[in-house]
Amino acid sequence: MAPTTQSLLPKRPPPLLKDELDIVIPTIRNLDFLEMWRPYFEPYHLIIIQDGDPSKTIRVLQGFDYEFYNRNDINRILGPKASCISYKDGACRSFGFLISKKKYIFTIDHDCFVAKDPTGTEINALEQHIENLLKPSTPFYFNTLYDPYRKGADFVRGYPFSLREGTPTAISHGLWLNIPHYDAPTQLAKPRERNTRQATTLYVDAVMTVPKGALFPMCGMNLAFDRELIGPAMYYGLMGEGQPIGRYDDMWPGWCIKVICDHLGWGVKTGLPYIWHSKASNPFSNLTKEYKGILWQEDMIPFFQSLKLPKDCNTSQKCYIELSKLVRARLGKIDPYFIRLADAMVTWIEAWDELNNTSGTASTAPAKVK
Ligand SMILES: O=c1ccn([C@@H]2O[C@H](COP(=O)(O)OP(=O)(O)O[C@H]3OC[C@H](O)[C@H](O)[C@H]3O)[C@@H](O)[C@H]2O)c(=O)[nH]1
Ligand SMILES: [Mn+2]
Repeated sequence: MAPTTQSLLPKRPPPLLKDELDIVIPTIRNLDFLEMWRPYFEPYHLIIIQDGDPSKTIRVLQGFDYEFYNRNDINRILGPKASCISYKDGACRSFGFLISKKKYIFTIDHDCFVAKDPTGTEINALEQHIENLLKPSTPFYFNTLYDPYRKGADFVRGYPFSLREGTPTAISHGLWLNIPHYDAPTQLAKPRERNTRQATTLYVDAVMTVPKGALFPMCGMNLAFDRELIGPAMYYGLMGEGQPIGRYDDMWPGWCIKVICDHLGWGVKTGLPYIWHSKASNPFSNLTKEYKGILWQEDMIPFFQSLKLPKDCNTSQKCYIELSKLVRARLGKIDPYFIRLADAMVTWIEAWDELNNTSGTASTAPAKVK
């Protein structure tokens, strides 16, 4: 039988990590935004976390393979441990990280769309995150040509060959066009500011490793990570209803994972890919949620900067439990909230180990912790 034209076409390679990556989406709205992502997300499995009133129906488009959880499901699955999963805050996405069985996670907000680069080409954010995660990081010595493993780049003169193998990448932190990830005071001061691709200075074509010893403000809306390495530390904390703080759901794990990655010798990358962040949330309601975070971060950040984890903490779980003790001892003085947060961190690890049949034995650090 004559070959059909279809069979003559070069076979498209299967999407990278198709069966090793879950896409976690927290939402209080219908997920129509998925239509724009269909070419990139359809081959992957989605984990959708409905926040807020579980009796409300959330529409998910046809053709996607997904599992769906609302608050009733979270309470049913976790029982009393559900107390560590936030309610009425994007932090509820932590449950998706917990319930997944895959090695990698990509998490995205419902108001993040496909962006275009300065040439007008659509950005496949998921593919770029996967590339970031599968290639090593360089936390111990800064490469001035940024990510040396990207096409068209390399290590510059003076970069020690003993470090050119790099280290495993735990986090890939993407950025945003249009609505930048500003706190409420900045949003109020610059209501019309947009990170526009026309001003190409704001589209920075770079991926870089956040150097060891440097903290960074991690944004949770366009983020991927190696769940086997750093999943136990990717807890978005106690936020939203019943809590004195909100919208620090990503800042908290950002600080926790960075001190743990530094300790265990893993890398955190930031930069490409960009997504198009379509909607600015209300700065006034944001201010009521995040003002304590703005105040407390002046103490939280020096706390994380001063941390030294014991050498025998050689897994993310062990580091995280040690961290919870330090949070209780040193941040508990600021506000009783941190005592509850320290308890919730322990509950989170208990839930993690229960649902993943681990007991702090997950991926250990490389032989020598630098
Ligand atoms: O009560 C809620 C509110 C929102 N969500 C879901 O979380 C995602 C983020 O919500 P939204 O886009 O409205 O807020 P942003 O201000 O843009 O959020 C970013 O900045 C604050 C936090 O750091 C947050 O993590 C960032 O994403 C979106 O998918 C909503 O559907 C929710 O689940 N519950
Ligand atoms: Mn948003």
